[in-house]
Amino acid sequence: MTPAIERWTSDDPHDARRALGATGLLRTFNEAGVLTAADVHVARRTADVVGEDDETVRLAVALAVRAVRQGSVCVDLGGFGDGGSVGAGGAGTGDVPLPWPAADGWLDRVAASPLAERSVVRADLGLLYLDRYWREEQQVRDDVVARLAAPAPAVDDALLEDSAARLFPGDAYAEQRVAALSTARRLTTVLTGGPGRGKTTTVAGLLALLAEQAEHTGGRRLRIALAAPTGKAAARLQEAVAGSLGARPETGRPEFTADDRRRLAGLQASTLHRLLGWRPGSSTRFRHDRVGRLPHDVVVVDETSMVSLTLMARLLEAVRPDARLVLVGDPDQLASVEAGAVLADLVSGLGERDADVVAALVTDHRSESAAITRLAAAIQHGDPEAALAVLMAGDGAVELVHPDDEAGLTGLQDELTRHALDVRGLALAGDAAGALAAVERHRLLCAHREGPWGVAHWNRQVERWLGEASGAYLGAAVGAEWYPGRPVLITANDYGLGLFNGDTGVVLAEDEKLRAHLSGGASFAVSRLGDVETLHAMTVHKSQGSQAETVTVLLPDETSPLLTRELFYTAVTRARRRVRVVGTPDAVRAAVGRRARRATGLAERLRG
Ligand SMILES: Nc1ncnc2c1ncn2[C@@H]1O[C@H](COP(=O)(O)OP(=O)(O)OP(=O)(O)O)[C@@H](O)[C@H]1O
Repeated sequence: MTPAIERWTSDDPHDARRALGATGLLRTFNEAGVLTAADVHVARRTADVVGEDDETVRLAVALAVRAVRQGSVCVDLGGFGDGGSVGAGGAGTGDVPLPWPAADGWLDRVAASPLAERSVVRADLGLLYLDRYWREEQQVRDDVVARLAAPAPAVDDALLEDSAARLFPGDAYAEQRVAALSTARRLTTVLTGGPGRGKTTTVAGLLALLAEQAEHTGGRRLRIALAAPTGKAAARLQEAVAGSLGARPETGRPEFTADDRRRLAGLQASTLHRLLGWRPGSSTRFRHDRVGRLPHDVVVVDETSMVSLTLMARLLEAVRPDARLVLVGDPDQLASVEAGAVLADLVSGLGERDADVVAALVTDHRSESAAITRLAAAIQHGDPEAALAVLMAGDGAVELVHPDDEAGLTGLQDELTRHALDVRGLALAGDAAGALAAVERHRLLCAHREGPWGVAHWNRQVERWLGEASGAYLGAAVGAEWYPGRPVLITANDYGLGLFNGDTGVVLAEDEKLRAHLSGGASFAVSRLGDVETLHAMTVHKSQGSQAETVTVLLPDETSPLLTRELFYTAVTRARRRVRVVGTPDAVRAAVGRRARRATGLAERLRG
């Protein structure tokens, strides 16, 4: 059966999602909570402009807008039907069966409509696209295919093999050596692996190989771009690469020579937006594009799972056609916040076209987290009973707390309070670095923003416990939004201040004024920060690209449509040493069993 369609619910007659004045099918689907006012508005406006009044075509366009809002690139009209009449809620009409148009002929009618003639929408691969996303998918495909067809970069093979043996020594590094050699010999590689699989180590060794090749074959310095979708991920990448390069020589470990270090000196990572050159007023167009390409010889992008279709399209058009492109990431993680599932599509689509494009690292090199690795593997393989077995095995690194387990929840309260008190104590003592490090020690992750298992509720809850424990009134709920020890999360890029979505910080009192110290080292008067949230709890989506020593994951009820395998896997793999999952065994089963499917056509286009 088709899964129940996700709906919004509201008792508020003035809810902004209600499309006042909508008629016909658009009205019915809006009242049922399937479409929001914005979906309806776009469909009505575009249909009115071209004089399209077939209600099923209008509905199809609204569903295409809705799909993008939910992270898909297109919509499969054939996927509705059965499931539409099921499911909870609705915006007031209850569980009435929905009058879905028959799938047969629906897409054909849209394809024959003036909306398709005028290229407002595109019917392709049996899917319906808004024009922009169809174009971006085509462009990504064309650029990737062109890169695969282009001649391989010239290398001095003997030197390459020699140095690879030094940088990836012996059997312990064999998997990474193979991946690095293959990447060095190609223009385009997708380097995949879960946490601790040695991706960053591979990137560091690979860059040393390429920098040496550039010097020997062209007598010049290699221009390298290291980038990630968030500032946090970029900082982690830079730190990890620098750590690899600077590691003390040890037998059986990668051996970076003084020449390697000289060639890679001053390597900096940046966000993708900064690399591409943001332009004020535009989030989808950049200074570097097909005309003004990036100057780099090699572009490495980490955390590629977080890259949306639009950003990948902009990146591909900006990278020089003869520059190496290395896309690094974990395709089992949640996809980008914005539309697309590009990394997973590249892996599945390109794997069939040319197996060597995808270099997969599968060996786990982090022994301290064996139970976390087993849990992540069980989730990744879709085996709920294996996941439950690991969670219930009593290994100190992994535990399951039932939401009815009073003692377990008291333990959670104690730990969250202690953690918040630690951060506050260090902040009050003026120790910004210590407070920031303490913030990173524990992460409380929620699937939802609202509701009893949501971020807003748990932020308030921790602030209340912290207030009680420290004898102060703290938190927005009591009119004290800013306080020393408030951990913060930046939620939007601010190029002027050099702040990026995903940056974290902590508030200190200095000269009787409150300043937020960010993990990158900068600090600002709190009044200068606009898009900021409290970070006692955060959503799993926002936690991508970061890690903490201990992670507590709050699983929602098993009926929550947000509860998916990708969400659970992403949450669990944020932990370096310990994971506590709060949820019922049924919630664990639901999470492992449900895939976060996004409709896209990219994998199929790449296969073709
Ligand atoms: N072949 C190896 N043998 C032993 N240890 C290794 C090997 N490769 C990497 N390591 C070590 O394992 C740890 C994880 O490696 P690395 O940071 O490269 O992985 P990663 O895939 O980038 O992980 P993450 O994405 O979680 O940061 C590091 O401490 C690294 O030094």
